[in-house]
Amino acid sequence: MNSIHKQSKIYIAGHRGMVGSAVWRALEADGYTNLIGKTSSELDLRNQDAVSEFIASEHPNVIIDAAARVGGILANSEFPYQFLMENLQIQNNLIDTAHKQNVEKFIFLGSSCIYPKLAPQPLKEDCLLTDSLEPTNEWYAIAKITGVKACEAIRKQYNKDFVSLMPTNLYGSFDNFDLNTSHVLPAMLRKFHEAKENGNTPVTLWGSGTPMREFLYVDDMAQAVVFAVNNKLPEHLYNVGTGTDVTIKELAETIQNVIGHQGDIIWDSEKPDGTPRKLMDVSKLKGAGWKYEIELLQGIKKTYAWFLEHHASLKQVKLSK
Ligand SMILES: NC(=O)C1=CN([C@@H]2O[C@H](COP(=O)(O)OP(=O)(O)OC[C@H]3O[C@@H](n4cnc5c(N)ncnc54)[C@H](OP(=O)(O)O)[C@@H]3O)[C@@H](O)[C@H]2O)C=CC1
Ligand SMILES: C[C@H]1O[C@H](OP(=O)(O)OP(=O)(O)OC[C@H]2O[C@@H](n3cnc4c(=O)[nH]c(N)nc43)[C@H](O)[C@@H]2O)[C@@H](O)[C@@H](O)C1=O
Repeated sequence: MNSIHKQSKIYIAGHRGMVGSAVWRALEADGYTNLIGKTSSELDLRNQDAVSEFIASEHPNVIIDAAARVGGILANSEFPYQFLMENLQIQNNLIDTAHKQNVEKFIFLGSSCIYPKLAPQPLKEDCLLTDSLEPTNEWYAIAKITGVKACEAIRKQYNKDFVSLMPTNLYGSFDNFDLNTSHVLPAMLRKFHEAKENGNTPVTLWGSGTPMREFLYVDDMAQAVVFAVNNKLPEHLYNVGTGTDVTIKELAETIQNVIGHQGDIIWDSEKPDGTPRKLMDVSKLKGAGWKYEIELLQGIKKTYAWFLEHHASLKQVKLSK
């Protein structure tokens, strides 16, 4: 039985990020009254002692791990060590502390890139570790696989409610719009917007445009987390996505239309394509009772509206070696 109730104390690690902030809003809207969070400057989750002290002083009933070193294809390939090591440090500290201090529920967020590059589509949870990973993000993927396995091991050995959710590519309010480190969707919104403002100049996009990606609006992802808080899920690993995908070229044309840009699109073949396709099989979480609501076009319009309101003060994610 699920031991969590509306007054349970819930610590959202990464509560200022795109996903963490959406989870905070969704839990509040669902009636949860005792949410806590710390910024990375208040609590560096790479520091094991600091994490242990914080959890000992707060005694949360639930930890949601939405803190990570996150970035798009270029950031992942240029900073392999940070994507591997920082993510291992953050998640190991949170998972091990949660286990040792008897936190009742732990929700780990991974990513669809944990699955093999050429796994059969749509990707089922049980194709994990059946083949090689996509090279542009294998470092990040290895960290995330380790997190999934750590939660699975704790669940198996100690029968605890530690569960992993694997989101597909996410987008929405509070996304990262920095053109070097962002994912494709926010990058396209910014590029087409700025090109339109500059008199419909050409927009340069990366790769060939042929890879396929699935996109989930962040508020739908947050509802999946609320679902995992509200229910004791019977298995350790669940994919979270829409179950449909588009080519990067189709995404570009949709965003170009939403923004009303009328210039050319140039494809920069020097930039990587990444994995050809990573469509999620989401039947397990759907079967348990969760489903997405926001279609891609609607989500793009919402995100563009958010961008227009906030782009003067957007966060700039800088990575240093
Ligand atoms: N964005 C996407 O497309 C996808 C994301 N995910 C997963 O979802 C989760 C959230 O991602 P998203 O919201 O997009 O990422 P963001 O970059 O928006 O947020 C990440 C958060 O992690 C926190 N953080 C990073 N390093 C540290 C640290 N050393 N100590 C404390 N906090 C730290 C940051 O805190 P602060 O702001 O205080 O610095 C930030 O709030 C991640 O696990 C990611 O892997 C999975 C699939 C796709
Ligand atoms: C969520 C997921 O995100 C990452 O994987 P990815 O899906 O390959 O990342 P992406 O969103 O950055 O790119 C998707 C596609 O889009 C193309 N593309 C075109 N033009 C731009 C462009 O302007 N910017 C970016 N970033 N990509 C572009 C790009 O070449 C690629 O073909 C993982 O590293 C990993 O972190 C992970 O789990």
